[in-house]
Amino acid sequence: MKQGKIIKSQKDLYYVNSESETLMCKARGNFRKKGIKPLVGDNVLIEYLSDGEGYITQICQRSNEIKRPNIANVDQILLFATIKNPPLNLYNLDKYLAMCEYIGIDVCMILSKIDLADQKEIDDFVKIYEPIGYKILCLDNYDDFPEDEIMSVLKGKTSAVSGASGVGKSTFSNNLVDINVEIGSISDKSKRGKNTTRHTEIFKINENTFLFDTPGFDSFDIDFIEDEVELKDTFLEFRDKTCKFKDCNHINEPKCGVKEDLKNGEISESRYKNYLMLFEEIKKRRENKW
Ligand SMILES: Nc1nc2c(ncn2[C@@H]2O[C@H](COP(=O)(O)OP(=O)(O)OP(=O)(O)O)[C@@H](O)[C@H]2O)c(=O)[nH]1
Ligand SMILES: [Zn+2]
Repeated sequence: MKQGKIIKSQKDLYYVNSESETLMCKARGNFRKKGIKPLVGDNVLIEYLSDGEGYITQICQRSNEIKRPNIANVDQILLFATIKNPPLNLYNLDKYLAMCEYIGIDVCMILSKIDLADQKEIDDFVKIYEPIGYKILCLDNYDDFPEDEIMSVLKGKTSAVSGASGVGKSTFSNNLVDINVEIGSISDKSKRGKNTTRHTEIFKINENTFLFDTPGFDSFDIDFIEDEVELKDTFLEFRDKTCKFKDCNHINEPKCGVKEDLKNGEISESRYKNYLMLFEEIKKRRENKW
């Protein structure tokens, strides 16, 4: 019996890194009866067969599970956005942030492809998210790659890149894998062209530092929150506001601290507008269920 980590999956085949080798494994354990599927990021026990093949017999307890992308045991999300190519989509970004806050996972925002943006556009983006408390790294994957700053964010953690298709996630991951230790064939750069990423894959940056490269997504449902009243807690800047009603949803209620701060500019208009849209989306979904 060996222990390892699933670093990539393809249909029913799992690539499990154990010590210095990567084994190709199929799932065989009890967990399948419970409808549990192994995920990239899972720590597993494997039965070794021969010739680099084996079976996954057990999945170790997960510290967390993310649905989009579907991965396990992530310490932080690197949430990618661009101003142009693809165009900035604040609605999807706020939806994703809500999901991270709901799960309770740390986020670092990466504004990528800044070579394609004006300074004012970059500043406007930073002005929305920095006051909320989100860390933001701005970068150009080719000519302005702040490696030291990135490594200090990643060090000792398992991080996952996430964001729309084409925002520069794979280029970012490749930059880091190039700079740091490569493990075996999985980080063979020749196999990683400029195509759209189809599989989630983990790279070892150094001894305790791992990075998941994941396929992009262009939209996703907000089905992770069942009741719209839970949404407000995922907008961090709403949390410390004083409202007349304790259970204020910050929509039609009088003497609402959030709406007051929206008026005086302390809460960003785009964030509030996206909050209202998400609130309605969750409400509709809940009402249609019954
Ligand atoms: N101008 C500019 N182009 C970039 C930058 N980073 C990546 N690109 C280009 O943008 C395109 C998409 O980059 P990828 O790294 O494949 O994007 P991705 O987010 O991994 O995309 P998916 O795999 O579809 O999720 C490629 O043609 C890259 O060469 C950057 O910082 N600036
Ligand atoms: Zn309120």
